[in-house]
Amino acid sequence: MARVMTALSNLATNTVQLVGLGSDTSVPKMKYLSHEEAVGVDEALFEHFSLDCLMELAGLSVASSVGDAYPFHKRVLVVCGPGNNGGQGLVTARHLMAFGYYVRVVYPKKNETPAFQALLRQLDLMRVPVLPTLPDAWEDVTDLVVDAIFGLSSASKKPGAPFDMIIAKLAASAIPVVSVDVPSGWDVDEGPEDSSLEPEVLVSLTAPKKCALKFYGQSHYLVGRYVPPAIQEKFGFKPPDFPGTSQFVRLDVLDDPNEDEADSEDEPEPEFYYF
Ligand SMILES: NC(=O)C1=CN([C@@H]2O[C@H](COP(=O)(O)OP(=O)(O)OC[C@H]3O[C@@H](n4cnc5c(N)ncnc54)[C@H](O)[C@@H]3O)[C@@H](O)[C@H]2O)[C@H](O)CC1
Ligand SMILES: [K+]
Repeated sequence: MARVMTALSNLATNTVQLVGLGSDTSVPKMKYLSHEEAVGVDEALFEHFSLDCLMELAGLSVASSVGDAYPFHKRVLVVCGPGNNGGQGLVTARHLMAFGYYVRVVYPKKNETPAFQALLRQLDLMRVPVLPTLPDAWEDVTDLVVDAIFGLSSASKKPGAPFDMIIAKLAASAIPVVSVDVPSGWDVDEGPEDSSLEPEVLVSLTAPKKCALKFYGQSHYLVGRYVPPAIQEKFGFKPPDFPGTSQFVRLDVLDDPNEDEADSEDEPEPEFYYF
């Protein structure tokens, strides 16, 4: 019921993601990737960029989005899972600390590969505390949670211990949650079950996943302007223009995500472009 109420109250802001003219408001204008397509995009990126590089770009972009969404919620708890979504959380935590937030990380299952060990050493250098479990009194010292537990691999399994309990506690709390790429525990294609996490903010990477059509939180950010056009074209998506040099674009406030393409066709290309 809570989800339905949230859905209704946020319908106005989210309709901008949908075809708003005519009676059918259910068809997305922007491409929402299936689980299979999203995994394909990540694999295509990994052919040309290292994991460290991609997690760094993605983590910085997520931290910038969090900074935009919550300039005044200073005590941030970043909960990280064992995979690349979690690695991106570790990077996000480091950049949020550099931005002046008070950051702590909960990281119950450490990934022992060199790239992830380096991320932990970097957090240590930045004096970000890394905790193995969610402390009992976490709500007393937390304004905001970043959910970097599971991303694309959420599709196939129910969350196992200890993440099942952590997700349940986050879902039961009134502390706002920013989910990275996919709200943890959601099916990437189908979205949430009744008891799932309901994030206030979603930060989608490269392109929103199909489950984001069931996201009715406050703000939806898209990051990934570093994704080369050749990869966007291969998978048939084109992000809206990112403003200025920003690492993110807010999808929920765009009037018409596809209009940018038409606009850019009107602008003459500068001559030096063809060198
Ligand atoms: N597009 C980009 O620019 C980038 C995307 N990135 C992020 O990477 C994740 C996908 O990472 P991946 O490692 O494939 O998956 P996960 O992080 O979701 O999890 C992997 C890890 O967790 C285990 N696991 C998964 N679900 C469960 C569960 N329900 N219970 C227990 N354990 C689970 C699984 O077995 C694996 O071991 C994508 O979403 C982006 O956020 C990269 O940062 C690079 C840049
Ligand atoms: K997540």
